[in-house]
Amino acid sequence: MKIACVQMDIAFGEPEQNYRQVVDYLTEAASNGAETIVLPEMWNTGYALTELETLADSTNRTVELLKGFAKEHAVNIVGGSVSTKKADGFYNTMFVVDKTGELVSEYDKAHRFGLMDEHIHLEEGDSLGLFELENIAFGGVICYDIRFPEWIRAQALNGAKLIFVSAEWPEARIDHWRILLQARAIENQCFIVAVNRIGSDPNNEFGGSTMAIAPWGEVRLDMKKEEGIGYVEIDLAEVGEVRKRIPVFDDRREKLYEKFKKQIDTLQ
Ligand SMILES: O=C(O)CCC(=O)C(=O)O
Repeated sequence: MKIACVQMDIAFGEPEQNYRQVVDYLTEAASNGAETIVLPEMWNTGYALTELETLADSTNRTVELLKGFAKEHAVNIVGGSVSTKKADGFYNTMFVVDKTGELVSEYDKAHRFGLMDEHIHLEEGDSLGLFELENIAFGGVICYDIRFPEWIRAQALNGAKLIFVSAEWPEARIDHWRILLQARAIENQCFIVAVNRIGSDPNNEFGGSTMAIAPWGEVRLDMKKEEGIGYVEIDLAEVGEVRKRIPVFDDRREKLYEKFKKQIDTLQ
């Protein structure tokens, strides 16, 4: 699977400019033979959270764009995330479409990031973010979600062999980004393809470092601060090979973990 990672700058509070830019990137990636294209987090508005009433996608615009493009060019699109307005509030939503143009996942970011005021402006999602592309299970999470190993584990336990991450991760903690992603790949013995934005907004400078990490932990793509598209070829058979070499999933002791959890509860 040839994957294209779009490490772009995002114009703060300027959806029109961002939609144009995304179409240009999708076109470039598709013309370079990408089978799956991955976008960063909140690419329609950036973190203009106080302006979501007027700026968030309330019209299905993103889904229609991604579905139309995917079908025309026969590519899968992990649509990063966009700010959306739904019946009960605003969300940070990842849409995934397959190469036939079908919407296969709509995942609302599960863990809201307080340092960037998400808990004030956004609702939290409660679906797992699993989806299938050509009968293979994948996972998708958004930014802060990677700090919750149990959340990524839940996707891996449900069959995801590759987990996509879309982010607006600040430069100030980019060492956390790198280490957490590598740890999530090694502990779950799966691929992680993680796309972060570059550039800055009024509050943060963002760290890029879009990466693809193999199940043994090697970094196969590292875009550092480079703007544009990074490509990586992935063979999912590697997952099985690594899980055979060290059978972590067979060696898990679910019942023991449950018992230990209860002991902790008793102490509290
Ligand atoms: O966890 C972090 O340090 C960054 C998270 C973040 O920027 C986000 O979830 O938008």
